[in-house]
Amino acid sequence: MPPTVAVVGGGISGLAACFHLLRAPRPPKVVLLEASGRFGGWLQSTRTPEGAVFEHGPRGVRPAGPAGTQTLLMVSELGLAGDVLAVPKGHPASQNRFLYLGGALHPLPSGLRPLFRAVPPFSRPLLGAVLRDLLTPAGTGPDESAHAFARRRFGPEVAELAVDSLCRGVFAGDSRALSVRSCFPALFQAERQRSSVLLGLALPPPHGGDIGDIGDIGDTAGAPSCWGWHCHRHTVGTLGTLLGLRPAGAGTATATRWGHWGHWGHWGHWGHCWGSVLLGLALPPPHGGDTVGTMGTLLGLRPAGAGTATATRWGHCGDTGDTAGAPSCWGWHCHRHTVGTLGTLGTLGTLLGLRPAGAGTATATATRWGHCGDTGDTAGAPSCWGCHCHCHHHTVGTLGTLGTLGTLLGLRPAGAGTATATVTRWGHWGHWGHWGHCWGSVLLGLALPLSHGGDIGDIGDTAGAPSCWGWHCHRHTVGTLGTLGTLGTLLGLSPAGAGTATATRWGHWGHCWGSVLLGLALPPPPSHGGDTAGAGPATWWDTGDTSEAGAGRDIMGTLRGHCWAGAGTWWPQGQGNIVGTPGVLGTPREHLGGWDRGHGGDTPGLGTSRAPRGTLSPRVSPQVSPQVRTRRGWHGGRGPSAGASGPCGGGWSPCHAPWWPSCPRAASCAATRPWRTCATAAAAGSCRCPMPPSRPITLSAPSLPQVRPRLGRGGSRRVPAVSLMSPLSPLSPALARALPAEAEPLARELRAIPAASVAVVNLQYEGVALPVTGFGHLVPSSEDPALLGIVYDSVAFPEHDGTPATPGRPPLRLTVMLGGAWFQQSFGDPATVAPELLLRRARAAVSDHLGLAGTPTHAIVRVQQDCIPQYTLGHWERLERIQRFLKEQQLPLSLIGASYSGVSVNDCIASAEAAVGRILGSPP
Ligand SMILES: C=Cc1c2[nH]c(c1C)Cc1[nH]c(c(CCC(=O)O)c1C)Cc1[nH]c(c(C)c1CCC(=O)O)Cc1[nH]c(c(C)c1C=C)C2
Repeated sequence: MPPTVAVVGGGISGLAACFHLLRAPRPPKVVLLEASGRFGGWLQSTRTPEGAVFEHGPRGVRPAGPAGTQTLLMVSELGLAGDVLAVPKGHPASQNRFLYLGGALHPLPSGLRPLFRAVPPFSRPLLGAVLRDLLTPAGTGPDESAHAFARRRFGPEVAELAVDSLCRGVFAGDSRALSVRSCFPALFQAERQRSSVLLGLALPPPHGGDIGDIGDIGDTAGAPSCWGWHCHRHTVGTLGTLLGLRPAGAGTATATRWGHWGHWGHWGHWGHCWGSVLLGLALPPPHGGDTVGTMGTLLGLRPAGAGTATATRWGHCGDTGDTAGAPSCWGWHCHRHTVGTLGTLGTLGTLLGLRPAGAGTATATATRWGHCGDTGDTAGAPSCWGCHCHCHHHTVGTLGTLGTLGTLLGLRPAGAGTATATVTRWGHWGHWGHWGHCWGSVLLGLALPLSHGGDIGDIGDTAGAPSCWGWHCHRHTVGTLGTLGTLGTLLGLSPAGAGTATATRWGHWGHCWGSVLLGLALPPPPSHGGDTAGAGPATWWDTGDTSEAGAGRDIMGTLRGHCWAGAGTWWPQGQGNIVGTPGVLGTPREHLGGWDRGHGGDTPGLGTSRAPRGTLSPRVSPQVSPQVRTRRGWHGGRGPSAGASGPCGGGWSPCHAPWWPSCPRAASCAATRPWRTCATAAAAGSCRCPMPPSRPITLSAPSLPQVRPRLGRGGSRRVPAVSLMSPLSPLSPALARALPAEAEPLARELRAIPAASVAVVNLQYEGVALPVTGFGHLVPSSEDPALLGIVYDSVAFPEHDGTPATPGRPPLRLTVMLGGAWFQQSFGDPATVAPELLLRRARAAVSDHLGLAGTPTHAIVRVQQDCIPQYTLGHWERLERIQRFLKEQQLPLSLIGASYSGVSVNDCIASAEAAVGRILGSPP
């Protein structure tokens, strides 16, 4: 029985967590909870009938650094690499940014000229700032505001203009309040290491310690990375990057400047271990006995260890995956399976598209030769290389019979739990055709009959969760596809099925019908209790209670209720909660044991679910499987362990869980030990109840229950020419509300992380031209605190301009960003601000700054409430306190999302991947 992970919040972080969870070698069961009617968090977009796309949140991702690469890898693994709209480095949108100051636009300094000549808006040559940085000793304090740091190191002008604007353009925040240590860790560390920011950025780190500014996030579990010999977690710094050197640690996916994809592994294993392709090819292997090197690489041989398989240009896959920290070993020491026949089949196998298609395979990445990697063999699950197909849990049914036709039609099993969407040469999604999957070869799969009775191994179905081929689609829903925003769409993110992170670009019914064409042509499968595509009631735990408290309570209440539902009576009527998704929640008792208070009375805020009751899958097991793997740290040590009788002082586990069948003292525990005093009782040795296994919960704050005024369907209402989207919920505070009272110390810390609201005003004009070309311009707070900046969307992404309503009058899209840390003082309460006011301010700015005084042909106003967390002074200490608390209490909880260690889309995705790695004990 696989463990269950609940992911709370369906923003980019939550969705990325699902993706990574489900592509793990042995994917857990995943429950994704999203309180609103849509996924994507503040990734939102509107597409007009003319094809123009307006982004109401982030509009692009930067490929730089490991986090950027991870995003790209995810895009690649979703088969969407070909859909990315790339903005080349030399493009004006990459090169040019402006500051609006003193009523004029000024290019941000670049090149050498501003070093020696005063270039407005700076009154002096920047050489002075450079010298100042080189001569100023390093600061000694533990933290400093970004403004004070910049002023101390570079002088007042750089602080007032450049850093002030930068903080507004990234955090919508005030540089005087934001922490340099948390917002710009690379700058902070550079100073500490080299006593100069510029030197610190330019030179490799003085070694010995963990540098980790571009943090190898994969190494969190202490897996040895193999940069050189002893490199743990860190990195090479700029020089290393330029040389292509990079840490090849477990889990790291590093972008290179050569602009192609891949785990380092794909340049040859030694490239992996040496951290450099060149060194890897030139030098002998750093660890005993591994050979093969270039030859193996050229032959496409590869270690097929548990882990990820990434497409490479050479069609072999990189192994990232020695989940147990086992050295990965090209050649001699391959653990747990291996190339086996592959080695002998060699190129031929590759050319034939043969590949191990093991049970539990999570990743199948398209390659030109059509083989993909086996990620699944971690627990000795049989792989099905060649003829030995033991694919489990399957399903396809009709698909198999449809064969080629099905493939051509894009039919595919869309099973719950499927994590992979593989692009094929035919340009459609899906596994190779199901037989192709099981036979490990499309060609063989099409040609040969099935070798085993009916089970075809839809890769995702390890837990026997019903798949939704045909009629039984569970847990859905894409909502309107467009609501995921262009980015989400590009990423192929789509909440389709229980925890499934399979791209279904063609819409939900395409997914459910297993065919785009059918999906578009046919009505929704009738067995869907009320879940329809589009703006339907995706919030199956939505109680209708839109009050803040109700919304916050609801999720946790639901979780508790869900968990509690195991207490003898399953899914008791009247306590129904996460129903409506029959079967997909699987084994309720596995869920969230750590939160279970064991009392039905502890399930406030539960409402009726939208789906009919009594529809639970019969596969839901009444027992927690004793074989369920427990994870040290969650309920080891002081915590409980599955199936064993032990002290009940495990912090967060309910000592009195009466549903644990073998608990000898269940009744008395339940009666006499309020949950909170359990630890005390345990310390006194008076309560010894076996615990349910705890399950990790991954909480992603941004998309926790939305505090949604009743504005009509979808939470929005139309205002003439302007629409106002309901505000998003605060980030960490929403999470804090969802925690049980016992976690108050944690809740307090989360509540204390502030967030800024941004009004995003999308404007479209026709027949006008910008006075400058570039990404956009920022406005220093000294010029106009209320106006953060303007993005010139059409410059970066003309593809999203749509067709002109009037021929010959090309559209121009702009986005004006207002408010941020100055929202309240400038516009009042973000929850009630009049969109017309914001629109007026935006239009005035466009007119003043860019000379575009005409009337926009399209205008959309969104107030993104509390959308960007503010890492204020001391944020790092708060994070440490949070981590300590989680550790001490052994909470089965991981925090992911923008509130902690980076606000960018890449950071969010990276935090999700890292958390999944920790939860699963390996890089996903
Ligand atoms: C004017 C306000 C804002 C603009 N973008 C954002 C705000 C608040 C939000 C934002 N911008 C960046 C990030 C993080 C990284 C990401 O996801 O891409 C966020 C959350 C990136 C960013 N934007 C600018 C800079 C210098 C950076 C970081 C460095 C980099 O990656 O290049 C500058 C910038 N942002 C905006 C404008 C108009 C602008 C410069 C002209 C809009």
